[in-house]
Amino acid sequence: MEVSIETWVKKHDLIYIGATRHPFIHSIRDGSVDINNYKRWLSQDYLFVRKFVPFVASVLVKACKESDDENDMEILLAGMASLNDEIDWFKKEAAKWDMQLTGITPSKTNQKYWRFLESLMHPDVSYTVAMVALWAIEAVYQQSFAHCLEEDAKTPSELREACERWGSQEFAQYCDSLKKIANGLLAKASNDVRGKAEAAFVEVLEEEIEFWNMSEGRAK
Ligand SMILES: Cc1ncc(CNC=O)c(N)n1
Repeated sequence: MEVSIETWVKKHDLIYIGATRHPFIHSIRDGSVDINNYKRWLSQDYLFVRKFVPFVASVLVKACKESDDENDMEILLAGMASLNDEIDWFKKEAAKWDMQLTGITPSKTNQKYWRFLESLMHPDVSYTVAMVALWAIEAVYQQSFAHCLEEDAKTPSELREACERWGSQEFAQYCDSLKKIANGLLAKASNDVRGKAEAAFVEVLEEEIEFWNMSEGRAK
């Protein structure tokens, strides 16, 4: 059987749904969200993104060394550019809510996620494994926030901008480009690399669920 990301999404559907349809996302979508949870998510996610940038840079470095498709660099570079805008957006959004982004203490959950990102940045981790992880990290946000923008969603207007960052068509296309690259790499990968990529995919989903739990105040 041909291995692809789609087969893993089906195989691990419960955990995939756990990450992309989390109660925190439901609470945004139905308008019942506790704004303190949103603020906790915002400040912790700002810290996360500051660690995510070097991870994406490491995937770009792997692409330069291991990719035989020139286009990969452009896609990853565009991803980096949008992270530049994203960091600005976090600062603007924090100001809107009268929040300080300096001196925030990273949660235990965040620190655990960072350690996982750091492990993926190691030069011994293959481009395939890193690309699958990158796709999964982005896809969880895309699927989650797009859900909050559906026609019947009651997302509070002051949270729509956040949802549009990751729920937009443009971001969906970026995720799709990452998925195509990942599937192409998996098609050529050894069984060993495929196994590692699947494990990384599952670990991303677990880390994302914990991140939502932490945002809801259900984890440290
Ligand atoms: C915890 C987490 N996962 C994925 C994303 C989306 N990627 C970049 O913004 C994010 N911001 N935070």
